[in-house]
Amino acid sequence: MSPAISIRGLRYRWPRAAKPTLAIEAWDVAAGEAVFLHGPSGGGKSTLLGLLAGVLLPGDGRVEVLGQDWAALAAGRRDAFRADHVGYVFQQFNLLPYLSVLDNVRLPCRFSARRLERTAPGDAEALLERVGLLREAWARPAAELSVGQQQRVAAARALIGRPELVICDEPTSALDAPLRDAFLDLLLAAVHEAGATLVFVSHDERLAGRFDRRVALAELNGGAR
Ligand SMILES: Nc1ncnc2c1ncn2[C@@H]1O[C@H](COP(=O)(O)OP(=O)(O)OP(=O)(O)O)[C@@H](O)[C@H]1O
Repeated sequence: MSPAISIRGLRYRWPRAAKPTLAIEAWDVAAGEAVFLHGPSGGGKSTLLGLLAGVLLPGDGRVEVLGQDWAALAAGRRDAFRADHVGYVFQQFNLLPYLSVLDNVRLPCRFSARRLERTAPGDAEALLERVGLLREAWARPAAELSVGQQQRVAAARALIGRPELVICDEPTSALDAPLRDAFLDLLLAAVHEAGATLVFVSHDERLAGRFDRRVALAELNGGAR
């Protein structure tokens, strides 16, 4: 089976940066694999996630997701491919504050016919139950939720319509240990059930044992030092 992620000869340099932030010769992630990615602050983890999600394009080299080279798509097609195939949990969750919890979870289906097709009635509710968000909160605007609750909504939103790739950027950093462990249980089970590939960035190396593979960005990022 072809890998879910394939990187070759990647160079990425932010404007005005003296040297490339990322220089990765080769990295593959198999379909269905759950990868824990860690590294020091400022090392380029979020930059790499931006490249994996096709939000950033490499200066050199190739980043392919599900066999698709992001750079080969025009901007509009890139947005559509991302909406169809990539679920993303941002560091700050990026929920729409005035929309209800349920509408936030359903949001990707508004931007992706594919994710809508892959969603049955009741899926948003089932995901919220799965991530442990109490039913009383479902009709409330996202702005009224606690950080832990927002995180659960963000995870349900990333998973709706079963995207093949799920990317999480430090989603547990604001949580205490019991909530963090419970969240990880739910996320890993849901991703596994959907057969999705997961790239999970965290500083917290205690979580690494829960994943199929642990990767230090510095090991990949040979050319940038
Ligand atoms: N929008 C941007 N414009 C210019 N430089 C940027 C931008 N975003 C990140 N950088 C630079 O890229 C480098 C890597 O940053 P990045 O956010 O990818 O690291 P990180 O490993 O995710 O850090 P953290 O763990 O603190 O979130 C840093 O030197 C940072 O200053």
